[in-house]
Order: sequence, then C-alpha cells, then structure tokens
Amino acid sequence: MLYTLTLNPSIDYIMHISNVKVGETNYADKEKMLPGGKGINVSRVLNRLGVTNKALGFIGGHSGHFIEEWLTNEGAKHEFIKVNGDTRINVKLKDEAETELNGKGPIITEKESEALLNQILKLTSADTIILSGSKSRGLSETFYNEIIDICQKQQINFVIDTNSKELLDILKAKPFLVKPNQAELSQLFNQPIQSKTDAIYYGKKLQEGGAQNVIVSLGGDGAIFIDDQETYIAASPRGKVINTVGSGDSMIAGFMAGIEKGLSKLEAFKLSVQCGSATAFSEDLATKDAILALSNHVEIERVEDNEND
Ligand SMILES: Nc1ncnc2c1ncn2[C@@H]1O[C@H](COP(=O)(O)OP(=O)(O)OP(=O)(O)O)[C@@H](O)[C@H]1O
Ligand SMILES: O=P(O)(O)OC[C@@]1(O)O[C@H](CO)[C@@H](O)[C@@H]1O
Repeated sequence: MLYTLTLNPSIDYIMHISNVKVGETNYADKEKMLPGGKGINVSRVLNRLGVTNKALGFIGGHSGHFIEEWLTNEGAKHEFIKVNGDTRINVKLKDEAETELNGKGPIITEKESEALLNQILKLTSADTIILSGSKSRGLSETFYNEIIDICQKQQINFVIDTNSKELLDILKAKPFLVKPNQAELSQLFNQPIQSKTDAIYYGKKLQEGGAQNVIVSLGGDGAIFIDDQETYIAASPRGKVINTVGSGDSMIAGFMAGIEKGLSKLEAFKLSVQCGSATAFSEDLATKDAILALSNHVEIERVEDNEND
C-alpha cells in the first residue's frame, strides 16, 4: 500500500488580497481554509485518482482536528500521531505574486517521534512511503535518515521530497522518486539553473547519485523526467493560474498513481504534469475531472542522449 508522511502538516489559509500594503491593515477579497502539508496534499490527490493510501504524520490541537475531519469527510485514510502542540497555520497570500507565510508548528517529543517510527517499522517490502516536506521542531536533524534506514532494512520503497541538502546523501539509498523544483535543484548544487539544459544536467546528477526516477518541475515552464534509460521534457499546459500551492505535490501523486495503475513511466510522467497544472488552475487541489480535462494538453519530447552533452 502507499503511505504518505507529513511531519509538519498545516492548515493552509489562502487569502486573496489585491495590492497588499505591508505595515498597514489589509482585508481579504476572498479566503479559504484547506488541509495542507506536502504529504497530505499527495494523499488527497492520490485519493481523487482512486489510489488507496494512508496519510501518516504528527497532528495536534483544533487545527489538527480540522485536517483529520476534512480527510475523513473526503474518504481519505489517515493515522496520525497525536501531539501536544497545535498544528501550524500557513498563510498563502495571493496578490499579483504568491507569498507564503509558513508557521513553525509544534515541538515533537521523543515519545511522539518513537510512536511514528514504530508505525513505519510495521511497513514491508509491499509498501511505498512518500516522505514530503519540512521536519517539525524537536525531531533530530537526521530524522529522515532514520526513516530511510528502516526503509532500507525492510526493503520499503520510498519517495522523498525535501529541499534540504541531506537529499544528496539520501540518494545512495536509491529513492524511487525525487522531485526538486528549479530553485531547490539550484540550492542543492549551489549553481544557477537558467535553462532546461541546466535542469537536465543537474537532474542527471541526482539520477547518477542513486535516484531511480527524477522529475525536475519548472512551474509554468513544464517539467523534466530522467531515469537510467530516458530523458523527457514536458511543456506545461496553458490555463488561468489560480493557486499553485500543492502543484508539486500533485505531480508526485500523479506519477505514483500512474505507476500504481501500471502505466509506463512516460504515461505516469504525463499524468504527473496534468496533475501539477490542474492544481495550479484550481483553488484547492485538482479534482479528477480537472486532471482528465488536461489529457490532450501535455506535450512531451524525448531528449536524445547527445543533445545535452
Ligand atoms: N503557471 C503554471 N502554469 C501551468 N502549470 C503550472 C504552473 N505552475 C505550476 N504548474 C504545474 O505544476 C508543476 C509543479 O510546479 P512547480 O515547479 O512550481 O512545483 P513546486 O515548486 O514543487 O510546487 P509547490 O511547492 O507550489 O507545490 C509544473 O511542472 C506544472 O505542471
Ligand atoms: O514547510 P514545508 O513542509 O516545506 O511546506 C509546507 C507547505 O507550504 O507545502 C505545501 C505545498 O507544497 C502546503 O500545503 C504547505 O503549507
């Protein structure tokens, strides 16, 4: 079965405000509260695509209850470790540009972190876990590494989406998928990524380092897929961008849903781009209908080996 792990979930409080004035009182034109956190977003999109999965992570307080209730109402499976503090609220401000104000979230105790590791210890080689997002306070710097050690010992397939430098070290453990965006790839290698050629060059380094599949997402400019056989470039479908929060998570859900359904990697990559863009064109995460509506709007090209030398 597929599992997602969100160490630091959030309520995403989406506020549309035109011409925000810093240092003054601003009133929203429109607002919406949604369950958030990267793994939770992956779970919700998987669920919409009919792929059974369970969301794991730490959750607490009224804000945590809001997320659990929302997931239950959507029919999404979850089994969170209850913590003492309150799950954070992340404000996503939509003006001309998108500004994110993310909270810190609760401090996790040793007992709570052990409870989570015990859940992961129950997974087997028939399972895949998708590790997404920032770590909560209180957890050791190497918490993801501890989880990955369990995955290696128990042959649990894993996907990791973190923007921290530890990703380079984690590659040795052969993650099934990594999906940096342009800025994350640039930070990882301390190099500017100014073109698709740059993105392919550094994306290939992730594959050579051990990642089985790499997707580099480039926002409105599309995405790149790399495995040990092929490299593909996809153009993003065009549409009215409403809220891009969670579009990267939707891509991960799309690729994993495709693989679960037995599609080829190329088809799974196409579904991944459909999911990312359908979410960018929606207020909340993409619905199945919105995803399917983009079926004929993703153009993918194979990159020949020598094209990028
Ligand atoms: N402006 C856009 N137009 C069309 N598609 C978009 C746009 N922005 C994002 N997307 C889609 O979403 C995918 C992921 O976008 P992006 O590279 O911004 O990921 P991300 O930074 O990980 O996202 P987030 O952190 O907001 O979840 C893109 O590859 C594309 O398919
Ligand atoms: O602070 P993190 O864990 O890196 O990111 C958290 C977050 O910004 O990521 C999701 C979008 O990808 C949002 O739902 C959530 O608010």
